[in-house]
Amino acid sequence: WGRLRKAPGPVLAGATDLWRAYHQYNGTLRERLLALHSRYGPIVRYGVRSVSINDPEVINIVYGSRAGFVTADSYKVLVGIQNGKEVPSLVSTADEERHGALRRSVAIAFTPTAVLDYESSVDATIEELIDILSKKTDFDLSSIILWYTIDAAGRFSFGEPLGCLQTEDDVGGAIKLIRDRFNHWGWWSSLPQLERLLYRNPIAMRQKRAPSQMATDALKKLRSRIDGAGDITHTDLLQRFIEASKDHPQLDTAGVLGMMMSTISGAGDTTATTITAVLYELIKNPSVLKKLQDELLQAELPEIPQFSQASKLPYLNAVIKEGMRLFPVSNWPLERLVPAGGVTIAGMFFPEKTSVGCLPLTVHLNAKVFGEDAHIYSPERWLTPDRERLRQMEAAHMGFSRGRRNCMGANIATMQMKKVIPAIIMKFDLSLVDPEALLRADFSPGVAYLKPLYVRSRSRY
Ligand code: HEM
Repeated sequence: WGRLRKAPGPVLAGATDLWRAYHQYNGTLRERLLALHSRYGPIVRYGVRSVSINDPEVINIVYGSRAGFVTADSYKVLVGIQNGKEVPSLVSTADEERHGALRRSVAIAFTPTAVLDYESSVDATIEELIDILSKKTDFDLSSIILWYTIDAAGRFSFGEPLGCLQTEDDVGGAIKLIRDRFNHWGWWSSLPQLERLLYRNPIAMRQKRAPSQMATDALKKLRSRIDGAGDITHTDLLQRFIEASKDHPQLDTAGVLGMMMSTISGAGDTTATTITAVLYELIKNPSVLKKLQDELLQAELPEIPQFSQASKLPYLNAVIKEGMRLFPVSNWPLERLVPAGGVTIAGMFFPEKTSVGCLPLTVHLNAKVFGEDAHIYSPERWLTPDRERLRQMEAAHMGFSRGRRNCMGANIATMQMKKVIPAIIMKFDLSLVDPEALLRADFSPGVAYLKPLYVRSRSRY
């Protein structure tokens, strides 16, 4: 990998992956890459064969639909182990053909039309959330929103909340289980060979026999639906997956179960972090909040807005998009391997099997695309009449990733955010208990987990 010498970056990072391992473990890679890009420009080498690129050109080349770039080895440490065997999920499978077939088989469950079927599940969870918030004055917003997103995910995935909101706790340890996996991904993704040696040797594999409690519960629900023991009028993801499995043999019981686990894991912290980040920005920017409240008032929305109403509100859309721009959930570049023949990106040639990718935050702060005020929260930028500028900003937004492996749940997440954020700010005035409090997070796992954010709430009516 001496061939990557031309790519600037810390000397140690080019010599050993322990440099990136250290920063990933400590959750500082995100910050370090930001600093390194402002020092070295669009290309930064942060591992022996890993390069971060913040030129928007990288998006089309690397993540474009027909790109031929496959996920890097860092995804391998996310492959689950069940009954002594490795069971790759949608996210962790390196087999592009299997990935494409699996995605196509369940795509029908994630279309903008299908999403409307899950709206009542989201409504029921927002109702519970509003009820609980009405009884509180000072509380940790990060935890409550996470319990809300996990319960909402339970409802739209298999028709039942996990009960986190009601108990204000991690019922059955589901959140811990999901977080353990994302932590493992973060801690080991820079050293996949060592991870294999430690966790996937024959002895370790034999010990990992039992499926997790969450997988066992999901399997029970799946069996009861297939046996017809459960009510068959469900409008949730599980029902959609079961229907899809009739036409797609590869979506067998294990496939449906894997998709259930992927969606619940993918829906919790991601959505919670984004919602809380947007609410934080609204608290910190009273003029933005006022403008949004005016828009909501004018739209004469009910207490829980219908998605069909909320999706027509341009300022709400801009508020969320801008929140995702400044606080994307990914903590390290979305790594892909360069295919045979190599590739030239941002003026530099990268040989086959170089791991290239972009850390969404470094692209989102690119001043050439988002302007000199790129570090400032300003939803107005998305309302520019300059169509070309808007097109460039849209094309550089990586909040849901891009291309063949972009977020499958983006439509569900968007529907949810466009309902719950207005519902909260129409009903409550929120302020920070400590006016100087920053939005802090653990950036070491696969998804940024927010640390407690204490807010004070007062009912508006
Ligand atoms: C605001 C909320 C969300 C954000 C910011 C988000 C972000 C992302 C990102 C960045 C990825 C790519 C990860 C990678 O390649 O390393 C991803 C993948 C994925 N997301 Fe989301 N996500 C959100 C909500 C959801 C929800 C609600 C669901 C399910 C209902 C979901 C399901 C998935 C799945 C299944 C994948 C894997 C897709 C694949 O590999 O083909 N996400 N998400």
